[in-house]
Amino acid sequence: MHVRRLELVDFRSYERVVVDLEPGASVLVGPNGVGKTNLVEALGYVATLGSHRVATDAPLVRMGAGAAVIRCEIVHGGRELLVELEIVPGKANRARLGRSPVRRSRDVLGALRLVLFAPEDLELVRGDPAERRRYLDDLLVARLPRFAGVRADYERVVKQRNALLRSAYLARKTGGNRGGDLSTLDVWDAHLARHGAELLAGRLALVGALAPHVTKAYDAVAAGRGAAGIAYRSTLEAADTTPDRAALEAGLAAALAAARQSEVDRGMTLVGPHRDDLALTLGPLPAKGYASHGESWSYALALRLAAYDLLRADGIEPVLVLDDVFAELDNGRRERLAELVGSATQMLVTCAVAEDVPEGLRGARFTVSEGAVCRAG
Ligand SMILES: Nc1ncnc2c1ncn2[C@@H]1O[C@H](COP(=O)(O)OP(=O)(O)OP(=O)(O)O)[C@@H](O)[C@H]1O
Repeated sequence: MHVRRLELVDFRSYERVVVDLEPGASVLVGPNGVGKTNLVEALGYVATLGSHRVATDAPLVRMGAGAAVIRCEIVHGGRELLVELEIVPGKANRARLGRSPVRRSRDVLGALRLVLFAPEDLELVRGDPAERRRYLDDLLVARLPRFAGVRADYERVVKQRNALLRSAYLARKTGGNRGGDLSTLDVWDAHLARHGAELLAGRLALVGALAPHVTKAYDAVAAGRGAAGIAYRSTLEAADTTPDRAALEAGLAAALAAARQSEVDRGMTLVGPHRDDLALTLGPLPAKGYASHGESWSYALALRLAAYDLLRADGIEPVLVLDDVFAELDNGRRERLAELVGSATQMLVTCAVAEDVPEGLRGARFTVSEGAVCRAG
């Protein structure tokens, strides 16, 4: 798979830009702040419908414009596919696939398989569980696009169930003994158990497949210094032992019943995959709170490389993006990374200083200056 053309209109700092790309390595070079990351962020958005830098869409639209458009031509298995996304902050995105509108923007997920590694990925190791859940879910959707619907259904149920618990909590707080209306909570419990079990089963199977790739990738990046291991940590005890969906659904239903009083007392949903985590260990220690800066970097990189390897092992060669990462790596790690990814079908590398990129990865070169991108060699 490779991206042949990326066109942006009113996206971030670009009024309009078109970049024609080829398979192999492309290096996007330019001074700080000219818009290199903005380009690859747009590709990441096509692949995940989210930004690796911001949680909301508003910053993605050029200041003063009402909407941003991303057009991306993808070549896969000899066939071309055009994905078009219109981002209007506060509203649902509009999407087209091969020039036809699609009902929901999430229908474009799976069209572009992309693995993006960026400085923000340090948060995968050091940040909150939400960062790691997003990593898992994005990878799950990249492998099996139907999980975009599973994730959206689950998130909707948690949101509505939380709203119900919250309004009952507030009613109780303001109205003395009146507890608010929780009569529909049983129905929401059943929805949460069903969608939650599906998401949980998907994540558990994913972590099982991913774990050996993470260990291998860390070993390669850190040149054998330390053994990395990942494990899924669920609020549901049964999830540690069984990835069976029916058993997980029954387990979630039972856990919700057991947690009912605490949930009512606190006004929020306390059980389910939205509270889970991916535990990262380095040798006998947790990576979070123990790993050094360099080790954390290597770990974050290993997580992305493992995702890349797993997608590749599935028979889908993803596009690889390395955003501003070489400046952070020492020479040994740079060279090892170059060796590991040198055979990628398509790789985009952004950097402020071209010399930071190992020679083996210096393919086509693009110069990025404010608002424009030029092929330089
Ligand atoms: N919504 C927006 N509207 C207008 N300009 C924006 C918007 N969002 C970001 N920018 C501008 O884009 C620039 C940042 O672009 P980007 O992050 O791609 O830089 P970069 O070339 O990757 O820099 P670095 O090398 O420092 O990482 C900033 O100057 C910022 O002001």
